[in-house]
Amino acid sequence: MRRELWSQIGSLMATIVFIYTIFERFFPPHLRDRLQAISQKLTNHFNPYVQITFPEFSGERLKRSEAYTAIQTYLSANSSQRAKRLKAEVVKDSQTPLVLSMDDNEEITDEFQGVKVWWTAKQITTNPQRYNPFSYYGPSDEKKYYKLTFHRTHRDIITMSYIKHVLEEGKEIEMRNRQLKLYTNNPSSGWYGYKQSKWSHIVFEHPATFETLAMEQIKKEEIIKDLVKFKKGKDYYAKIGKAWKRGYLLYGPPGTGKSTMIAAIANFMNYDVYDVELTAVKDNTELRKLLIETPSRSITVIEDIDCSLDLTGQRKQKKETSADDEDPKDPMRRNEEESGKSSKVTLSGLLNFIDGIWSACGGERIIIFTTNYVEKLDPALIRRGRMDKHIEMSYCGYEAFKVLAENYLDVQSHVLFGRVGRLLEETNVSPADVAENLMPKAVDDDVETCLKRLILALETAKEEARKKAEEEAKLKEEKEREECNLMEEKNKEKTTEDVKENGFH
Ligand SMILES: Nc1ncnc2c1ncn2[C@@H]1O[C@H](COP(=O)(O)OP(=O)(O)OP(=O)(O)O)[C@@H](O)[C@H]1O
Ligand SMILES: [Mg+2]
Repeated sequence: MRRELWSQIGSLMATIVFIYTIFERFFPPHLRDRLQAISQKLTNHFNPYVQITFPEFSGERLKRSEAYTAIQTYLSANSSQRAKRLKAEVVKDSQTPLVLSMDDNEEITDEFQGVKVWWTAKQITTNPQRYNPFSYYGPSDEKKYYKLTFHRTHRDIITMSYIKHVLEEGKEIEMRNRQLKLYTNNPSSGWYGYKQSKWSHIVFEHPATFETLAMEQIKKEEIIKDLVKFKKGKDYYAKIGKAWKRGYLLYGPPGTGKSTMIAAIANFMNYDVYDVELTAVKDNTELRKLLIETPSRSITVIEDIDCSLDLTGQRKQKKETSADDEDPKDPMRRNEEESGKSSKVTLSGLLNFIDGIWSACGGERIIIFTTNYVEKLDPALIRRGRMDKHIEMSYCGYEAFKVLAENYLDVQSHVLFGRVGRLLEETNVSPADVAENLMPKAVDDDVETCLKRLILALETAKEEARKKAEEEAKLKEEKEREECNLMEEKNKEKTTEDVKENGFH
């Protein structure tokens, strides 16, 4: 009530000032200034309320003020149930097509640490008669702003904590509501010129979540905990003097869910994904330039790092020249030869990408490498600190199968589960293969049909694995026998030569 009274007194003062401006020319200048100062002092002395305005566009800049947007989001989320007059707007890149916010001249209250504040959405039309088609503020030079009112005794708490809280909360809600994007790097030939950029993107709509991810519960929870700790770790990282970033190495055979895990992490963290195609990056400088353009709260991904490039770097090249015995089956070497190796990104370039400028630009970043051959990677690339957490994605176990059965068939238990569990213990099958067999293939495929199909597939895989092991054992045996025969023949030849040389048996 008191605040309303004050607002009426404010209006009265404004009227007096208005009348005064009409008659001011009748006052001598020195009297005019004094009158103005006295009226201002009187208002300040009696009105205990402070007001702060947040304009939609500040200064000459044509960009919408970030603070205004954050306040709008904060107020929409916190007040749309309380405000009586609401405004519906279509917001670009948002998950919800219509966003409700308080209408112009509507007022709502908010409370922070027991302190009450008032927010009003205001709109003023500076030049209603003249329509200006070139105005950036819309027709008739409309200017919008939010007005925050509070009692002057709470000045410190409002200016030091509350406004910060509103802006942070507003940005957080914006992040949560926006659509995620999946970026990929453009070849450097298209980086410059009109409307060109280093990254192209599409809306990221992968439905994978940690709930649908098939892996042991305990492992899943550990990863979730790690991510949550990272997200809340701003102060901790600052305290220990470490850049706010975390590297994850996902390794395991094909089809075990490495790419699916990346999607689940992106959805969980609400981060955009920057998928780096290393073969399209010419050299280390280009790699650095790409990194500089990735924002904080993003995941930078390099998939199949063992196949992408010659990441053995100079170290291995030196080894090659020193006639080090290289494995011809080394996937890194094979892929490099196959791809014609157009990129000159080196191991040291990649290490810099992760540790050098990487650390310096912004915070809250995740980098993920995936590989099928962890043992082939240079230890420097995956040492802790660079790749902080190594996550093994393994063949499908019983727990993972149960997640898939629930995802694909909506069942939590079945008489055939026991048999599936035993077969999974005896054979190595990827979750991708299990998922494929669980998926109904016809409209009338029921749970039993799908489980039986999986059992058949597991038995076939087990039988194939047994035959393969037998064949391998046979080959090994034959090889050993051949070696044995060879040794015997050599020994015989040696004895015959000895007899010839020494002339006795
Ligand atoms: N752990 C898992 N949980 C849920 N679905 C999975 C899992 N692993 C595999 N899948 C299913 O199998 C498909 C292939 O998995 P994904 O692409 O994640 O494997 P990957 O490990 O990245 O394989 P690659 O090494 O060949 O890239 C996915 O689309 C998903 O449907
Ligand atoms: Mg993959």
